[in-house]
Amino acid sequence: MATGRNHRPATRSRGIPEATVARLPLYLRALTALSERSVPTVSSEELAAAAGVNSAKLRKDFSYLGSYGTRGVGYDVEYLVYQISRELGLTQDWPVVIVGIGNLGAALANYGGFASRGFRVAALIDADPSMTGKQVAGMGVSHVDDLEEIIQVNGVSIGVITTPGGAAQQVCDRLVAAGVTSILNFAPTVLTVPEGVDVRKVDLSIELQILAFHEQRKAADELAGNGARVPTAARRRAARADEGPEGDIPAVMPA
Ligand SMILES: NC(=O)c1ccc[n+]([C@@H]2O[C@H](COP(=O)([O-])OP(=O)(O)OC[C@H]3O[C@@H](n4cnc5c(N)ncnc54)[C@H](O)[C@@H]3O)[C@@H](O)[C@H]2O)c1
Repeated sequence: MATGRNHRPATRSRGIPEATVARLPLYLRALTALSERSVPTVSSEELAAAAGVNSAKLRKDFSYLGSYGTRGVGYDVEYLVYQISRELGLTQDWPVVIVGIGNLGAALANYGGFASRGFRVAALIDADPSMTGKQVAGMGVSHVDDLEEIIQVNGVSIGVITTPGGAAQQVCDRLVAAGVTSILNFAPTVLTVPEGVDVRKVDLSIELQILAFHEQRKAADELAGNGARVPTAARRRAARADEGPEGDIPAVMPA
């Protein structure tokens, strides 16, 4: 048994590093926006800026796909959308189940972005009998007793867990036993899964904690006079208090 997030090797079998795989969805989102505006080609610099990635890194990432662009012209947007979608396995339909249809599960079920990216929500599953048959996002909620059958009938390989933390491991075990091999876990639990099962964990509070760390750093830099250009809200508030009710300081400090 293996524990944790994603215990695949750092490089996938076809030689694409995991870090590159993690950036492919960012490129795809930016390219899809260009495609929707019928933009035919894009330079590595423009695409890197749209994806929020360094352009040298982007060129290196695309070299793993065998895509080098044309000098002076750039990359063909439609072809790259196809190539990245194929690489990510998005040219086929992926049925997904969401287990735990409370606040978060219902919000995810209502999110239109899955279907447009090739993820079809095949079933919404909950343990609460009073939820069974209720319509959420236009779909009836199924009882967890039917989990195994739903997975087999729909050929589901991806499960999303949005149950309370205490139920997550048991739900995960049932999903895996029924044939699910990829799990997106929102519950605050480190899941234990057998070899060959991928787990991705989403934790918004960890993201917020990382932002808090940077906020703290920015505030410390300002206090030390280390040239932070944007004063933190906390410091603006303190400055306003110092200057009285009329006081204000500009949003961007002069260079
Ligand atoms: N990762 C994040 O950033 C993030 C953000 C918000 C919430 N969460 C987590 O997501 C989970 C859901 O949060 P919520 O606010 O939607 O909770 P909620 O209480 O509204 O919903 C949980 C649902 O899970 C169902 N459930 C409980 N045990 C189950 C089982 N064994 N099988 C199937 N269904 C079961 C309940 O009946 C309920 O409908 C919690 O673990 C919470 O901590 C994570």
